[in-house]
Amino acid sequence: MAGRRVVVFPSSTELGPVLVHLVTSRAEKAIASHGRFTLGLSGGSLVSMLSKELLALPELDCSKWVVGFCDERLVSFDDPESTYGLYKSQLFSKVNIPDSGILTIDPSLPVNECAEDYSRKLKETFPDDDFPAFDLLLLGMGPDGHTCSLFPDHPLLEETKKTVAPISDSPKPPPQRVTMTLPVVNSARCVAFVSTGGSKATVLKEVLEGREGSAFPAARVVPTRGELFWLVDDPAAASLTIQVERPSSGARL
Ligand SMILES: O=C(O)[C@H](O)[C@@H](O)[C@H](O)[C@H](O)COP(=O)(O)O
Repeated sequence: MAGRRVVVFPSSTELGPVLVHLVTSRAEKAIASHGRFTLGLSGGSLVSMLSKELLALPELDCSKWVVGFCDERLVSFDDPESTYGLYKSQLFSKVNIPDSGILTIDPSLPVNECAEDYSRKLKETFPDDDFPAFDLLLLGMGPDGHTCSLFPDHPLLEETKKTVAPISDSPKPPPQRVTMTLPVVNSARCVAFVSTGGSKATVLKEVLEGREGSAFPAARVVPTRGELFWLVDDPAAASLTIQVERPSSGARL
């Protein structure tokens, strides 16, 4: 791993622009080196934060972006629970990511087949990689320490072969989902967690500082060769005692 950076902001207002600069700078770098930018998205509060900040950029060209989902809920795209549906209305419909560059699940399939189908789409997109190496994955973390749809104490945490796994007993509704596995997450060139709010303070301390940290799925995200960022706000960071970065306004990562 290139080293973990824990970066703390007063609030989402200051975090958002730095996040979006991380996205665009990694996009530029990726396009310069291999002609496209592969980005994995997560749901939760990230959807509106990322969409708002990207749309505020004066010149955003996403024509060489390939976007996938770190996890997805198995519901139809017009269901308010669909992560794709939220990104479609808040972002995809307003930027020039080609349709062929958006890798979605097929929500009409049963959960096992849906995972296989999504896994096939990833393989077609990353034919040379044992595990798809995304340029950037944006992750959230729940107050229980879950990330993607990898939940504490779940057998999926031990998956070593599949790139995408089905889950039908998600403790957080909806119960049926598909998720990238840890080997995929840890193959990314860059992973950025975005975690805000006081409900994350206790678990964030455990994940970043705790001796038992590895019990939490989010603590098992340690990219083998890539960068790892934790972008958090003051309420989420309230219990941390490790050294953190507090960037001044206009800072870039
Ligand atoms: O599929 C889901 O249920 C959500 O996407 C979930 O995994 C979310 O990413 C985290 O709970 C963090 O959410 P917040 O960033 O909104 O706290």
